[in-house]
Amino acid sequence: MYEVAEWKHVFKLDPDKEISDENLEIICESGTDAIIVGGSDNVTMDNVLNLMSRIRRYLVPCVLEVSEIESIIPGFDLYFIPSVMNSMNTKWVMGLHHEAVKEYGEIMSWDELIVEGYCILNGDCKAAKLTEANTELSADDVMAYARMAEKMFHMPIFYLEYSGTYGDVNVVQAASSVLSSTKLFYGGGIETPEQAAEMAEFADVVVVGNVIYDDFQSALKTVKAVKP
Ligand SMILES: CC(C)=CCC/C(C)=C/CC/C(C)=C/CC/C(C)=C/CC/C(C)=C/CC/C(C)=C/CC/C(C)=C/COP(=O)(O)OP(=O)(O)O
Ligand SMILES: O=P(O)(O)OC[C@@H](O)CO
Ligand SMILES: [Mg+2]
Repeated sequence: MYEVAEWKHVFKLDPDKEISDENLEIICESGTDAIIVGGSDNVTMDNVLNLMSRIRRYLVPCVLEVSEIESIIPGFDLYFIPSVMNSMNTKWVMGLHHEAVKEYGEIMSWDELIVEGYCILNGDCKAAKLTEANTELSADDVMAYARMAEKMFHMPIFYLEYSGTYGDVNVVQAASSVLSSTKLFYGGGIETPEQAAEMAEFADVVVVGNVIYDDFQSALKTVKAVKP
């Protein structure tokens, strides 16, 4: 099922981290709606290809979240393209995208690309530092970005990114309250089924990442918490 609008739960696997074949099979067969391959460090063609070909043994949809133009390889079901709305450096909003489309626009499969309006809220995470994101935002600020993503830019996804830390459910609720067609993704610091369920009350899709590597059993339980 490549219908992102129907997803509720996804796992995000980091090509720079190790996962055993056994655990990868359990993740892929867990009932999650998709696997996103992505990270902010050492994402290379080699480690992306390796992880994609291992995930490809299973039926679960497999998405590359592009963070480096050099690591884009064919073979994924979809390509998520982040645009960091609260970056103070246009490179991360539209700059790299412009370069990529200028170079590859003729040969791109546009149907496979989905733009994510990113709003990064954990100032300590690598993505925030890299993209020079202004993370000092009120709920009103976040609601405005959410409205812009949907009403001005018609982005299919608005992604509240707290990567590495559990976020503020009131902010997620605020963003959710102004979105109708754009899907709200929440990611960051989910370590327990209870946290997954709490965020899923307002987010359309919860993204579970680091806990896969830190507490595998707990990561698995987040699927049922969101998709009983
Ligand atoms: C079929 C085929 C091969 C087609 C190719 C066609 C083609 C070339 C398409 C290109 C399309 C395009 C417009 C690409 C854009 C290029 C690009 C580089 C855009 C920039 C993306 C961006 C803003 C990246 C910033 C970093 C970011 C927001 C990453 C998101 C992921 C993230 C936060 C992961 C968490 O990382 P992690 O390492 O886990 O962090 P923690 O330490 O906190 O855990
Ligand atoms: O790794 P965690 O903190 O679960 O965050 C998930 C995802 O939003 C990271 O891009
Ligand atoms: Mg991570």
